[in-house]
Amino acid sequence: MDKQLLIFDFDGTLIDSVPDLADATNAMLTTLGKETYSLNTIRNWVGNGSRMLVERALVGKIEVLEGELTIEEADHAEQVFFEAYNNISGSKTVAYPDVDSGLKKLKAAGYTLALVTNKPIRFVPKILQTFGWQDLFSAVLGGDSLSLKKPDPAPLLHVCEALDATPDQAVMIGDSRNDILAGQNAKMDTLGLSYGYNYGQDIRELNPTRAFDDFATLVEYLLKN
Ligand SMILES: O=C(O)COP(=O)(O)O
Ligand SMILES: [Mg+2]
Repeated sequence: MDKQLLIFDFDGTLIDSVPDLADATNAMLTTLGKETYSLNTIRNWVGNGSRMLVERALVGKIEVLEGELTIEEADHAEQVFFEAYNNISGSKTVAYPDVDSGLKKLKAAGYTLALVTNKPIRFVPKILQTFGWQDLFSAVLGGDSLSLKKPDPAPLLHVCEALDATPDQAVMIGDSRNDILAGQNAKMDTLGLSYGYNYGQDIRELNPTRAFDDFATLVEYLLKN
């Protein structure tokens, strides 16, 4: 592909982190004396960062209405979640097939790689280390690195500027509407992956520039075009 900068999403794109996120969510709910949920339910709550995941879990649904939770209640639950997720140590988090070799091939082909996730930045370095990816990405931003997160284009534009690329020279690659919308808002091409977490919706409905059903096909496309 005639681009120089590949901006990757993390959860649902490179790694399947939902088993650990679900365990941490349920540990938090148990600590707070609330009912727990299945992994399939929790999967549909991931995508807008941990604060949103925690709030959705507290009300037991994707839409959190104004006034349903107090800030104190949500702040406390978020702290309990952070502690639980930190303790879980990423033991159930795996890389999707062909991601490790694919990232290395793309880097070797001369692409600059960046990571923009909505996950709080404090959890990112350890996971990168687990997979030996700590030197792959030229820039890494978490959901709380800036005041705005995906679907806002701010983190994508920030990375472009930091790495001396125009949005036209960059492409956003992700599994969720937040990635595709952030890319479209930044006036970038977008590549969607269908296997991650997108609130149960087909990523193709967001009209990415192209969509792929597995990482190996995405890599092949990027190396050929
Ligand atoms: O933590 C989340 O909610 C999603 O993270 P992601 O942006 O890497 O998919
Ligand atoms: Mg994602």
